[in-house]
Amino acid sequence: MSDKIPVTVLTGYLGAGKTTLLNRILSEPHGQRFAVIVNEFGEIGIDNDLVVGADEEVFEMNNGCICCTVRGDLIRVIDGLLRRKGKFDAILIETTGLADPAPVAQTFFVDDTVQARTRLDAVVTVADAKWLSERLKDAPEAKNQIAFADVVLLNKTDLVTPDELAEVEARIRGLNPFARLHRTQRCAIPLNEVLGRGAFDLDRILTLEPDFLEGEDEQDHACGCDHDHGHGEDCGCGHEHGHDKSDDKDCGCGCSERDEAGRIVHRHGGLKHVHDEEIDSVALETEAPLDPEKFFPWIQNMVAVDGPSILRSKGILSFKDDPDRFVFQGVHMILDGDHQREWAEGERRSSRLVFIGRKLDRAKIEAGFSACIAA
Ligand SMILES: Nc1nc2c(ncn2[C@@H]2O[C@H](COP(=O)(O)OP(=O)(O)OP(=O)(O)O)[C@@H](O)[C@H]2O)c(=O)[nH]1
Repeated sequence: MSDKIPVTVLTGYLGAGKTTLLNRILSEPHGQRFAVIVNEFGEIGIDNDLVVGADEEVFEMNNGCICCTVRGDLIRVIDGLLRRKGKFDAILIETTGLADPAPVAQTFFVDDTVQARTRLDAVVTVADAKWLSERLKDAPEAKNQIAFADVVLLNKTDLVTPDELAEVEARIRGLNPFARLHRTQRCAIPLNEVLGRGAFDLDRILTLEPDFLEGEDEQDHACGCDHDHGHGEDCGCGHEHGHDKSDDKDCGCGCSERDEAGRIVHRHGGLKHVHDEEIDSVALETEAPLDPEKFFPWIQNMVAVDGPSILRSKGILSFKDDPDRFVFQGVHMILDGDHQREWAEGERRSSRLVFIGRKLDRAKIEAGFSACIAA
């Protein structure tokens, strides 16, 4: 048991502060070497570029939710890591904000190789004090992330009043009375509260998910194919892979049952979970430098008007006559941004921006972004 590699799963809804926590962990003088796996929603990876730490290797898994379609990829990435034993002491996995942690955790119990060599130390959920109560009303993932947590960081306490904080804390306690709960700003927390906890409690999870230890029935896919569906793989089974919902609301894992709200019910290895299939992403990229005088008014106006439906926006921007990369962050209508570092010699200078939300008007967003290109 003791020589198994500990794995910490960082989860939490879109924009709650997972990357902030990950960077805090990597920046502390902990003397440990981590392998970091980042899974993102949206077809271009941004988080990979926002993770600090020169010593860590970051494995990026884009466009597909780690809890279903790219779970096979997760096993492959971990398998690959295990073959290079000695290079790291622990694994950190940052899931997308839309992931259900149950199937991710299940990976560490039902895959033989992974189970023999790793141990799930804890599921750490970052909760956004400002937006969690809203999301608990309309996002099943947000609820599951809280219910499944061993440790909860109730983050962004600076954005709410003491009464609001007490209320959201009570909601969390109602969903999960067992997790250790910490109130944080910018995920400031001693590392020993999130790492090396040995907190994952299989018995508790089995009361929540009685079928947790059932393996994936690979023949269970509606299309009848018998393999994991990685993004972009054309297996010839005739349906969409990954969460590209351009012409199909099906996430591609083959599950087709729907709940009363019309959401697809996923059944993987005995686990049942739903995703909000209405959530989509729009990714933008250009090598032409942007004009900050155009970009900031455009984005501010857009989130002011469409903020409720834009759950998350983020990007790395190249402004005209600016030697620095600019990191832009948005959660609903709350925007944040800063210069990150100079563009390196020979580095491809491009602006990449992603919007995640409901009913996004792709054409309008693309046109607005194009109009921000500097003359
Ligand atoms: N006001 C405030 N902002 C915070 C706090 N913690 C994080 N943020 C900001 O919230 C935004 C989102 O933080 P991230 O750490 O990128 O969130 P995330 O959960 O990784 O986001 P996704 O991966 O897109 O789901 C960033 O602009 C952070 O700077 C906090 O305690 N207070």
